[in-house]
Amino acid sequence: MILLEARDLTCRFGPKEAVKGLDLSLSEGDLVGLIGPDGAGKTTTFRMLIGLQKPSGGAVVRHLDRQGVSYVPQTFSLAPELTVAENLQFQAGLFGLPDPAPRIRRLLESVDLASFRDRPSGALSGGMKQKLSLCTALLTEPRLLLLDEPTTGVDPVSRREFWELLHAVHDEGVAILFSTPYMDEAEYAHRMLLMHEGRVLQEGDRASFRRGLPGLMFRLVSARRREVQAALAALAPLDLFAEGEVLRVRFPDQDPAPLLARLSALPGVEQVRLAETSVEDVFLHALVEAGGAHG
Ligand SMILES: Nc1ncnc2c1ncn2[C@@H]1O[C@H](COP(=O)(O)OP(=O)(O)OP(=O)(O)O)[C@@H](O)[C@H]1O
Repeated sequence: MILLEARDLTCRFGPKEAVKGLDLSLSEGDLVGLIGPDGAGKTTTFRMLIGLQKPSGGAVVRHLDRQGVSYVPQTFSLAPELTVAENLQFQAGLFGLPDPAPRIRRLLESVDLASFRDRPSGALSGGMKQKLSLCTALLTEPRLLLLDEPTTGVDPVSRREFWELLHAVHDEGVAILFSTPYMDEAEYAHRMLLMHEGRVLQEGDRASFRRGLPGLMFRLVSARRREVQAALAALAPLDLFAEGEVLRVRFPDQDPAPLLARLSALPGVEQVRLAETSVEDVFLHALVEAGGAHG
């Protein structure tokens, strides 16, 4: 069942087009990632989906009532001087929820915040603030949860823990749309939209992304990157991406052994191995196709 749809959604701020012709459909059971760097248009998209920002063009259709969808903005938006429990009671009051105390207790227990219920929210760590925001969003028992960069600025351990919580929420039947600038978080999504400069460059699941980039992907390490990069380019690869001392290079399908030997023999190459196509590879490829710059 479809919960929310966006059709040809556009948002302009003066001459700036923050979102350009976005189509999106969210259904029950979905776990969708909106993946893109700072300024891609993720926050603007969420704000239009939730009704906080009027689109310049296109339409959003919500098949849910106000309580059926919850939004957690990127920046902590709860009152820092109120305690954890007070913030939840306040939010429950805003929604007129009857007898919220048992639900608040259960939610705090589920995210391991029960012992912090009397702590001022402003004194929580980044990861704890995110968990409290999540509890607030879950108070109304929504069917769809929208989370804008929930793990940005959260340390890696808390990040992992937060993802476990989100998966538990999803397992209970809540559909989720989250955004992230971290390509590695794409692995948490069942479906992804790669966004850049207001446009969705590609949409699909990991398997379809891999199918879109067939061939052999190799990962090389070299301190002499520029030299190796030039030698690789002369071999006419399908893609060649470089970051720091790591190069990723894709060739048409063929027997990998001779190619591996050839790459290992290039002067300056310290390590070579066959690699899986990553979401980042797909993103970089889509950027090149779209005419964007890459390293
Ligand atoms: N109110 C506004 N007025 C003018 N420009 C805006 C406004 N809001 C966003 N923008 C611009 O629109 C573009 C998309 O911004 P948006 O915040 O949606 O991106 P994002 O992907 O969420 O990145 P970030 O994580 O940096 O917020 C950016 O270039 C931003 O500067």
